Amino acid sequence: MKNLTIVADSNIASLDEFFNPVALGQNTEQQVQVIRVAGRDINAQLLADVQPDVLLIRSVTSINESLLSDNNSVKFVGSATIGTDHVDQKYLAERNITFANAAGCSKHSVAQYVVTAILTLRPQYGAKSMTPLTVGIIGLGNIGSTLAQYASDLGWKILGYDPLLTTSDINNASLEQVLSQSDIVSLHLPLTDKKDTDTQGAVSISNNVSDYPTRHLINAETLALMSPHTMLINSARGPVIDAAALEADIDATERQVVLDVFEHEPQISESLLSKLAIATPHIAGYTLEGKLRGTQIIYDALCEKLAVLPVLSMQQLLPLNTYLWSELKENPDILPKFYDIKKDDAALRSKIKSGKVKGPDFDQLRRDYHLRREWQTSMVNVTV
Ligand SMILES: NC(=O)c1ccc[n+]([C@@H]2O[C@H](COP(=O)([O-])OP(=O)(O)OC[C@H]3O[C@@H](n4cnc5c(N)ncnc54)[C@H](O)[C@@H]3O)[C@@H](O)[C@H]2O)c1
Ligand SMILES: O=C(O)[C@H](O)[C@H](O)COP(=O)(O)O
Repeated sequence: MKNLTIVADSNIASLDEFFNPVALGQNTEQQVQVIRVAGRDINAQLLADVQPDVLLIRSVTSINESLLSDNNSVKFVGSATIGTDHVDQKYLAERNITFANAAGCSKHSVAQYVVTAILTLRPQYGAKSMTPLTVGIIGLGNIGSTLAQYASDLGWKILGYDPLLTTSDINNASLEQVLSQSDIVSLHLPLTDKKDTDTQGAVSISNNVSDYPTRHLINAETLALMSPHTMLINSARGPVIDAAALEADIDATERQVVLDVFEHEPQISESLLSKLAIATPHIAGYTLEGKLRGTQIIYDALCEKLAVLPVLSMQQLLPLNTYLWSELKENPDILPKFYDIKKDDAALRSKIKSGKVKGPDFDQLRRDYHLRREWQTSMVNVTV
């Protein structure tokens, strides 16, 4: 086999450890060259110049025809993220390019971010004597169901809505019920659009379309179903919420809203930011464990593509972690001290210049983020 050239987003954790000749099972004559580039700078010209075999990305690189139409070298694309809305998977399949993402990699990190945000803004919910609050979860996949597990451990009631899964003890309500009957509503959805129907009535399948589209699922109409008391948390994708409608809603209701993702990310207006109870720069999944698990999953997928056995496990790279959920859940009031989410909020607000947080400042906060640790549960493992 020839040498392997990899273009990789420099924000992928532990690139050196996972993507070298030994870890990729290459023999001594074969070289592995890893070219690190900021995710937003991976473009068609770079791919034409470098002719890589492999592209490793995170969520800020759009993978589509305009990036790849003049390129014949790429055979594998790995995204070390859960979300795939930035990847035209249909186009990759047509080009016979293998694609892998890191499903579930940061499900604990994001669920822990949500629990921390709730207990930071409403510490009273940590008290055992409280009447149980109701957490509404929209989207009950890896993250939503993990959040449900934490909520249940804390004695909270769950109302969940996921039309693509069968009903269950957590998938137990309609969208309207979740929105109108919950104390907290947390969104855990992919970003999808509605299917277009062409003039012949046939459905044209483009990328990321769904019978239950999520773009602007939260809009003026759905916000109106929520009591002003209900806190809204979005750590999924920004465009799931119509930002203009959200601003109008907060003006009218003074709702507590927590955003980790923004409709016009990486730019955020000061006007929106000033209305939010907590705002963070898309770091809900940024724990050491979450990021390493993302790398591990695409490393395993690349090994499969190369028909070699993976030899590296992220456990070999993780420092000891003694934070145990079994202990923390008995003292939920210490969770906001475990992760100081207000510090992340303050760092984002400190970047406001001329009425906005600019894209490069948003990206810099993420690039330089000091990765948190997950608290450990018996559910934790690499294969999620
Ligand atoms: N902020 C962050 O750092 C961060 C980190 C990881 C993931 N994410 C985002 O979170 C999203 C969810 O992650 P996940 O691991 O739970 O994904 P997942 O695919 O495991 O689950 C998503 C669930 O949403 C459901 N769903 C789809 N459309 C729906 C609709 N209209 N209404 C209700 N439910 C619907 C699906 O049936 C699925 O069960 C990802 O797609 C990604 O965009 C954000
Ligand atoms: O979908 C995901 O996994 C997350 O949104 C991910 O943490 C974001 O990836 P990044 O923007 O760091 O590339």
